[in-house]
Amino acid sequence: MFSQRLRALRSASSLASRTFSVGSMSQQGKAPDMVEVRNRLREIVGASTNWRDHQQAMAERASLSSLLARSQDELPAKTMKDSFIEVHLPLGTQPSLRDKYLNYHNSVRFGRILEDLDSLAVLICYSHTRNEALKKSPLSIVTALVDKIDMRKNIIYPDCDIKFTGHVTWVGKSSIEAKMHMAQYHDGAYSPVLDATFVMVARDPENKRAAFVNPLKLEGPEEESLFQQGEINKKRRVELSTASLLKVAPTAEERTVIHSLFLNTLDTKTVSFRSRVLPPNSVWMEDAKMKGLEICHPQERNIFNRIFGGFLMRKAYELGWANACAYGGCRPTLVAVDDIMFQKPVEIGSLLLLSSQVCYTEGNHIQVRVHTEVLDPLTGHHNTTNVFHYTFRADKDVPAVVPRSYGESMLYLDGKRHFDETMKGH
Ligand SMILES: CCCCCC(=O)SCCNC(=O)CCNC(=O)[C@H](O)C(C)(C)COP(=O)(O)OP(=O)(O)OC[C@H]1O[C@@H](n2cnc3c(N)ncnc32)[C@H](O)[C@@H]1OP(=O)(O)O
Repeated sequence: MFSQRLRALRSASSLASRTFSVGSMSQQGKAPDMVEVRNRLREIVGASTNWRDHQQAMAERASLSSLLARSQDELPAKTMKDSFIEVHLPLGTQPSLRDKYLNYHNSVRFGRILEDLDSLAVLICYSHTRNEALKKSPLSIVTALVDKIDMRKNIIYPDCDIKFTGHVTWVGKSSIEAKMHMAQYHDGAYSPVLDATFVMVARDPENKRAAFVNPLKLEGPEEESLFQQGEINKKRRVELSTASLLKVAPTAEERTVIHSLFLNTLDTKTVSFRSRVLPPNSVWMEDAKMKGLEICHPQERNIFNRIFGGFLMRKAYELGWANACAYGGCRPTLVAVDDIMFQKPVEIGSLLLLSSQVCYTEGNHIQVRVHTEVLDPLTGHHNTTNVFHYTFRADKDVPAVVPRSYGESMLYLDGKRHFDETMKGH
């Protein structure tokens, strides 16, 4: 249904001009590639190309504050077509690109795709909020949430062209939902690889306060239904956050799950709550972790001189994948990414600690949570910046992960909630 819509949108007459305006450096009619997307983003915000100029570029951006709308009503409504873009990643026709995307197993590095999706989502939002009269946008658009990435295919060929399409599907006051699709050319046709939903937030030029975005004008029942889905997604996010195990107790059913896991680990030879025995074919949760550290160099900055969200996603994904790989003893495939929260920006120069944990298993599925935090070496304070959730599938059944402490039990239930939500759509 949605691919039908994309086909219709692609053939819409306004699309040719959109493709041209997004990739202003492309020749007329040719969709831009990822390099052009990033150059275009730099132009839109007036980002410096050298780190040594970044303070001057930031000061220049601060002066754009006066261009911000004081209410959403001041801004003209935009259609979904206004933000529709198509971007190519010519891995087939431009072999020089391949090394950056290739992994050892002769497939495509998914972390690189996450980076491209993030840049694309930002460009989609700038296309939606574009004001023809302004040379630079006063808005700083940041990634707030990767709501969902559903894999529709396991294999991504390293030597076949890739095409991304996407557009805005819902807007709030300062937040925008963008849906993107990735397809790959193989056996004479493009076939879908993944569908992604991101939520981006518009901020003032200095990235300090929320800023209004253009309303969305819906054209036809299909767009209305996409918008309705956006409303449902927003409601679901609020409900999930309200029921978070960090705030409220588990449900009665979840408490039963945890208690039976507990009973299953009691030593039947002793009458004690303390002596715990690992059941056969199981692994204690504390033995299913992996850790990493990133020193956040200026090279990984985004156009707003913070660490690029795509880079954070790539690093967290690769650690999560390695964790699942070591746990399952095989090369796992990704089933879905969901609910990646960008709680706080990561400053350049930060020490970023990454912790990955297998938090739930079922059959051949491994649910992994990666938590990232910034460590201030002077004060010793830790601040959570992101939480990532990944579902992997192994080629055989994996040992059951077993929580020992109450905290681990909550992680287990949180992982189960994410897993159940993911599997609803599969
Ligand atoms: C190539 C260029 C790449 C650039 C992209 C990046 O790299 S960005 C780098 C990675 N990302 C980041 O660093 C962002 C880090 N996070 C943050 O700075 C902040 O958490 C945030 C700005 C996203 C949100 O801050 P606050 O919650 O204080 O903002 P505020 O309360 O004003 O809410 C603003 C709007 O965001 C929405 N919002 C906030 N968090 C949300 C979430 N997790 N999921 C959905 N929507 C969310 C709110 O509903 C509201 O929408 P409405 O106003 O519609 O009601």
